[in-house]
Amino acid sequence: MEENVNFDNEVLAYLTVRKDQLIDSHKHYIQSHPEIREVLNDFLSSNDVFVFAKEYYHPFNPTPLKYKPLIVVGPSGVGKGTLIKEIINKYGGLFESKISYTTRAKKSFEKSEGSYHFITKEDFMRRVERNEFVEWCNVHGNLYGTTFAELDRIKQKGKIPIIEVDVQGAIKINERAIEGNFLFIYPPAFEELRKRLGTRTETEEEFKLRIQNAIKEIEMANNSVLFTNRLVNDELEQAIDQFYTLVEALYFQELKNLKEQQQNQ
Ligand SMILES: Nc1ncnc2c1ncn2[C@@H]1O[C@H](COP(=O)(O)OP(=O)(O)OP(=O)(O)O)[C@@H](O)[C@H]1O
Repeated sequence: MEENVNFDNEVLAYLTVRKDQLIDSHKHYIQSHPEIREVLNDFLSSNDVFVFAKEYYHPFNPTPLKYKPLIVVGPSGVGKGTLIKEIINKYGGLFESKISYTTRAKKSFEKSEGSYHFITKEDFMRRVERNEFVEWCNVHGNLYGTTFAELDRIKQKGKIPIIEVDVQGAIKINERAIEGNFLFIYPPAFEELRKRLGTRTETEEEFKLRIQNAIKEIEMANNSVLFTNRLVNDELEQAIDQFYTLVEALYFQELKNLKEQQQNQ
């Protein structure tokens, strides 16, 4: 026992000396390479060093980008669903929207289960306990979640999942170390968002809550380095074109493979 303690102390002493030596040698190295000091300053002044590092080193990652989910984020009513529909229409062979679980009530205009599986709060919480969700959150008092099984189902079909979530959801997905292409969609102005929301909300209270949330979401997105892709949905045709360009750049290789596959069929 005594011997172990001495051994540990010896190792500790060695490590302390070694640490000082390394700090000293790094200091000399950094002094003669000011560009490294600039990078370090950027890292240390970011809000979240881990997120920053992940984005910063991303282009140097030699692993293929294949099947990274496309994560589309933006305030309610900004036009996420409209733009995603265009992408699925154009590149339907490659993308598929994930279906979420929710405890919210089915709306009067929702005839059947489309983008959601409607479940009870008890069922939802059982799934939380079983760790089934990649992300889940409470939006406007209702629970929404994306399961690992759903992303797997889409991948099994050889497709790329499109995940429509709010900023909190995107941050959780990133914390779960799921590599994705994160896109934030802005409204051109709050007045326009009001107009678009007007047709979506059923009560005045719901409308106000969504506007407050939109302000929070935009602030959070502006302060996050997660959204390396951003677009403003002003004129719809223009926004669709920008979305196509973005998708073609992000999934260049996958789209090329798909075209080749289709030609060989
Ligand atoms: N560029 C645009 N110009 C005008 N209207 C638009 C534009 N984009 C979408 N809209 C309209 O705005 C409304 C909301 O769009 P959409 O349902 O796609 O938003 P969303 O972000 O998916 O909303 P939610 O998160 O609440 O589901 C719809 O009526 C849609 O037709």
